[in-house]
Amino acid sequence: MSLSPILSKVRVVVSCGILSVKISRNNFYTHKMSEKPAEHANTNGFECKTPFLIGVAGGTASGKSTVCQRIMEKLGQQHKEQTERRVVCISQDSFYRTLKPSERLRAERGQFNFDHPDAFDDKKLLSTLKDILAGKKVEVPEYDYISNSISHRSHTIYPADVVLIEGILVFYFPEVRELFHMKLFVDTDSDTRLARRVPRDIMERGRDLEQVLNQYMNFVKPAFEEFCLPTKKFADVIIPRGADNFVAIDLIVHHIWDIMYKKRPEINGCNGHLEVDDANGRRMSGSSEDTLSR
Ligand SMILES: Nc1ncnc2c1ncn2[C@@H]1O[C@H](COP(=O)(O)OP(=O)(O)O)[C@@H](O)[C@H]1O
Ligand SMILES: O=c1ccn([C@@H]2O[C@H](COP(=O)(O)O)[C@@H](O)[C@H]2O)c(=O)[nH]1
Repeated sequence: MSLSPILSKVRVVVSCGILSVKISRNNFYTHKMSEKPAEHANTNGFECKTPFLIGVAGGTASGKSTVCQRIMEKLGQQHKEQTERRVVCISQDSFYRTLKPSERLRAERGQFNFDHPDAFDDKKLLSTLKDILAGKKVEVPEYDYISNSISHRSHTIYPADVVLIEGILVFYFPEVRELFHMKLFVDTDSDTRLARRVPRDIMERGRDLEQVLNQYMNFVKPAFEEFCLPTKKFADVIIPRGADNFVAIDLIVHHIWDIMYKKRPEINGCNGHLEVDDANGRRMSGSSEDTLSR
């Protein structure tokens, strides 16, 4: 199946930088792309041989990680070894700062605000993203939600074509925000998010119901409204309903595909033939002459 019809559609929507255009009955909107120097206007500042950096923001349990997972799957990356991956995903949670002893005690009692920008080491996040953009290999630690701290385990992030970074406040810090070539905001209603967060925090993050609800009411909800929600305006694309929005994810994947492999087959010296799945799970592959075989 040829990608041409859908790619041409995506190109019209995205490269014209159309402001808030509703393109389907599935409420998928595009917003004006970031203001960048004219020579990079079509690709949000993306330059050949730098990874295409995508920020994915949204409230807690909105489905940010799941959306990133879907994008990776659709780009055929899920079965690849880490060193072979051309699309990688990092969580902003890996950049929570080390707590002082008194803060650690408060965290243990559920009285520390992990949803406030001050909870993050934004300088470390910025320098890591700059290293990634410079094509360097970086180490990103895993975050341990049980001990409320960075764990001893870490992942090596090898130079890749596309790097997704997801987190509640990835658009909050201006210097970090400016690095993204594409900004996505996962917009899932707060009832759904709370309904997902409660079982997740109990089953995966070692909390009890009272703790989860107290933390949500005292910190998570107010901080979402004060710090996270206002960053929605910076998004290029807003994804209502998160990973359930197959059309939005499909269009985003095709746009990434278009930028990374069709317009720029020389990227990273890659001569890859890329296959992607459409919304119905049908496998499609690039057939144009500028998509080369790996
Ligand atoms: N579309 C969906 N339908 C049902 N459950 C979902 C959906 N998206 C995410 N979830 C579940 O909700 C929880 C939070 O999702 P996740 O992607 O981790 O959100 P975030 O990264 O925004 O915190 C997880 O348990 C996940 O399995
Ligand atoms: O030690 C911690 C660190 C973070 N949290 C909560 O996690 C979410 C962010 O993760 P999502 O996957 O985006 O939900 C944030 O709302 C913090 O409240 C925590 O509880 N403990």
